[in-house]
Amino acid sequence: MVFMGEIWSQVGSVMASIMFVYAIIQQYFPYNLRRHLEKHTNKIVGFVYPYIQITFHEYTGDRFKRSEVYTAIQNYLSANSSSRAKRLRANDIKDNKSLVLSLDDNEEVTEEFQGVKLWWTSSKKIPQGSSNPFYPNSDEKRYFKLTFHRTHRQLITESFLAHVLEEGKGIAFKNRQRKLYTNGSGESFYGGNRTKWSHVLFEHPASFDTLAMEPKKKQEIINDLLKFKNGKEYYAKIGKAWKRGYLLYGPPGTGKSTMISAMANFLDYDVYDLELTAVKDNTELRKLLIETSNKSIIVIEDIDCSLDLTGQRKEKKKDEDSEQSKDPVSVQKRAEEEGKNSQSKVTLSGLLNFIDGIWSACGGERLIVFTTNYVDKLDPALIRRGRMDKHIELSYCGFEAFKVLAKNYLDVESHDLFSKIERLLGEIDTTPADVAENLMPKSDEEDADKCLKNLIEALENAKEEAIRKKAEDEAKLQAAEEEKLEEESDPKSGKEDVKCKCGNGALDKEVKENGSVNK
Ligand SMILES: Nc1ncnc2c1ncn2[C@@H]1O[C@H](COP(=O)(O)OP(=O)(O)OP(=O)(O)O)[C@@H](O)[C@H]1O
Ligand SMILES: [Mg+2]
Repeated sequence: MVFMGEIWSQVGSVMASIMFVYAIIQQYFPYNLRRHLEKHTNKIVGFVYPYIQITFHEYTGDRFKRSEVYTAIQNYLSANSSSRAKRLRANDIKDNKSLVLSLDDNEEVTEEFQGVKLWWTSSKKIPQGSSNPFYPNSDEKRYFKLTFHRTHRQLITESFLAHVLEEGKGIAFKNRQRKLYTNGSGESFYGGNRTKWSHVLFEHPASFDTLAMEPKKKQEIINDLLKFKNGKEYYAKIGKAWKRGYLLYGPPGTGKSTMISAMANFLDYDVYDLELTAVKDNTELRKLLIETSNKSIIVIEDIDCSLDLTGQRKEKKKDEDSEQSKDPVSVQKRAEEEGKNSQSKVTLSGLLNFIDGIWSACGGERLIVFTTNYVDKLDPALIRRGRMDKHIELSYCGFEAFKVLAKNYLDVESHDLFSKIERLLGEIDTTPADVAENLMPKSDEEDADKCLKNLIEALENAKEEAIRKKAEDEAKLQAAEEEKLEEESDPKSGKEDVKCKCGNGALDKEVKENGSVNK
């Protein structure tokens, strides 16, 4: 060891001499001669110096585009080495709260990778005499230098650097501020309108902890999301694009939109809130899809209201068709409208293509979520498994869901009034939104007791109202049945008359129409 130490001290003094000569060359020799001498000096250094150095510049080639590798290393070092470095630089703000720190210029840190020692230095070069008066620091060229012994060349260049880049990119992803995108039409560069994504920061506080629903069901959804998030290899293995469709359905105020925010926060994904009615046609829909990024949730809320995609509406249209098919004016008008629609509206097949057609070419890791209040109205093709893989019903507030709300809103986990609330919730349908509203204190004087009593009062009122409505409905039904029975038992009344009138009316109408046509 002593012998090795001596050798290294000799190497050190040789290196110091070479560096001294190098500095003199830099200072006093003309450029061409300098380059020539530099080449030879490097050769000598390479011969005696057993270390390899790799430099990573902040800007390579394109002056305006920061090197992704440099950024990844910067993130990697700020996460792994900033605790050991003595001089740090504050760069950015994460979540508007904490500063992101990185190595300051000319700072060095060491680290070990699989037992191999490495040195990182951060440096900057300022080219002589080329200062920009408007941006005094714009000519500074920052770079990181990695030094390691040449015997580990393969390990470092193949494994270590890949590890650094992956970790650095992961950190960048975590540090990014998540966004909520929405589509709206805007003037395109070449004129004309086209829908584009615009964004704001996504800062919704919803989480699965605050979401009121049955714990077993909640856990099942969390497990499903986790399996999806970590399923890159699995999806590749089964040859399926890395995407998953969720259909959230249930009455208004049961937490569908809240659940989407909780999902986005849980997965750390961006959200694209797609307003289908603002999309001009299928082509535009496809363009919007291609512009979405990985690790995102694409949401179409109230899918039943967005487009003419529901079975019932098609049925209705068919009826209209048969009534109007004979009238030449309405036939022409409808043909014009249909022509217009086929060019300017998103169709069901366009939407289906949006969901499965182009997905595989788009990278993946996207969730698509539809919400609706009326699941039965939707076209089965749209929500079949494979498109909407998981159907989640968000329903009226049960006792388990109430307990979550009571804990969130009042910090109460058990109370004498709970059993009464449990009984009432079992008797009437009320949404978590209504329960939440009643649990929220309306003034500083309202404590948990008062809020729970408010809820009980609201539930009892709702129960009375439901009983009254039920009695009213039953009375109406009974009256209708009695009327029907009366009509059936009296052959001269109503029914025959109606039949007769109908026949005559129709006949009258036909005669009138024929008359006017003949005229
Ligand atoms: N399951 C729930 N857990 C926690 N809070 C809820 C839940 N359901 C509703 N809420 C509360 O009620 C409000 C309305 O809920 P939300 O907007 O998620 O309902 P929705 O199902 O999307 O309704 P809509 O069908 O009208 O869009 C939310 O702001 C939230 O505070
Ligand atoms: Mg909603």
